[in-house]
Amino acid sequence: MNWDEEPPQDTGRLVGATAEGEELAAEAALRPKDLTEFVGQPKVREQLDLVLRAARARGGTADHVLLSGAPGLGKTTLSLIIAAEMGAPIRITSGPAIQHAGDLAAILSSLTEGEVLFLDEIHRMSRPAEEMLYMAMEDFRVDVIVGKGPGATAIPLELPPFTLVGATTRAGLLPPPLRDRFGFTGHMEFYAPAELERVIQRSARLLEVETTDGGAAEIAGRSRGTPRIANRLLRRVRDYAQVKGDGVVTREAASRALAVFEVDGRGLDRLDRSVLEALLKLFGGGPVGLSTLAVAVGEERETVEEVAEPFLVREGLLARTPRGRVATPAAWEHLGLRPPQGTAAVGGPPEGLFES
Ligand SMILES: Nc1ncnc2c1ncn2[C@@H]1O[C@H](COP(=O)(O)OP(=O)(O)OP(=O)(O)O)[C@@H](O)[C@H]1O
Repeated sequence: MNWDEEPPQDTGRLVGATAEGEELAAEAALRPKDLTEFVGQPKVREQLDLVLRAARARGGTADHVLLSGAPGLGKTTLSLIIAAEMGAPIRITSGPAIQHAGDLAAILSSLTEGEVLFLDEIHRMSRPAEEMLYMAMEDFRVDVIVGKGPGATAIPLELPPFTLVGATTRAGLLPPPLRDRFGFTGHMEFYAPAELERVIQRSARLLEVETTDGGAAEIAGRSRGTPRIANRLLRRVRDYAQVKGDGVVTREAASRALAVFEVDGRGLDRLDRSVLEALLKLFGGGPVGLSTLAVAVGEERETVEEVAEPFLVREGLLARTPRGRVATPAAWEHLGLRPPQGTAAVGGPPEGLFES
């Protein structure tokens, strides 16, 4: 992706994976403070623990760390934990905020020894800044260009050793020379429901909201594998339980609350369901072209493709084929509909779907 391309935002959706504004403050209160509090991601946690312990034992700074994974899985949280575990200060910025090499030079030259620099959306940095970063990561040095044209001169600037923590939605988006300069890459996976239940129970304790196991399980099942969404749904269910019930987050309260907010049992919201419904009811399950589908649901093509579809594909409800979008048998089942005979559903309908 090019740095000047704004990806379609999913903020404002209850099940959107990105966050902004006031929500960030609410999130800060729920962040785990060290690796033992960080739920799930056992591989990344174990690997990072080793990297940080070794760096502490050497008395040096930790290697540069790249964290890849979908929004809301805990990359920012991990970067704060890295700084805390190293007893170092942290500076937080993002790729889109660094459009000129000079922006990066200003940040790098003000770092203190051992400081952690968290660079979110590192794949959206400008090319000149990216090239400056190569040298800074490898040699702790940058060349600041003074002047323009033939008279321009490069003034070398020594930097104190620092740890760069880069975050990206996909490591594959990074040019190999940048990727190769990280000493450790942690791939963050979507969370299993049992892990999300632990995230929810932990957050409920911090928010001082009584939550039953059933309540946590109900929210976890609708949280799309993402702690950020789990925490957000918990806050809405808490509201509902306080206004309509006795304040306890039970399975029933969660299920009623999320019905009010139009998040179904699998975590699909109105947009997701309208895409699926159009695909099934208007186009017999497809194949249908993306543009036609977008017109049918009254959304931009990009919104359908980049906001709704990834989750539907991940859930095995929709397939992208060369001939167009196709509903899977699971989609028919999820919406409680029967596919017409001879449907083009990918993989064919599951056994028994035509019965009754
Ligand atoms: N493993 C975890 N255990 C407990 N809470 C978590 C965990 N991971 C994330 N969270 C919570 O989820 C919320 C979002 O996490 P965070 O901001 O770290 O995600 P992110 O991957 O950096 O997202 P983005 O890419 O959008 O910045 C925070 O409130 C955080 O406390």
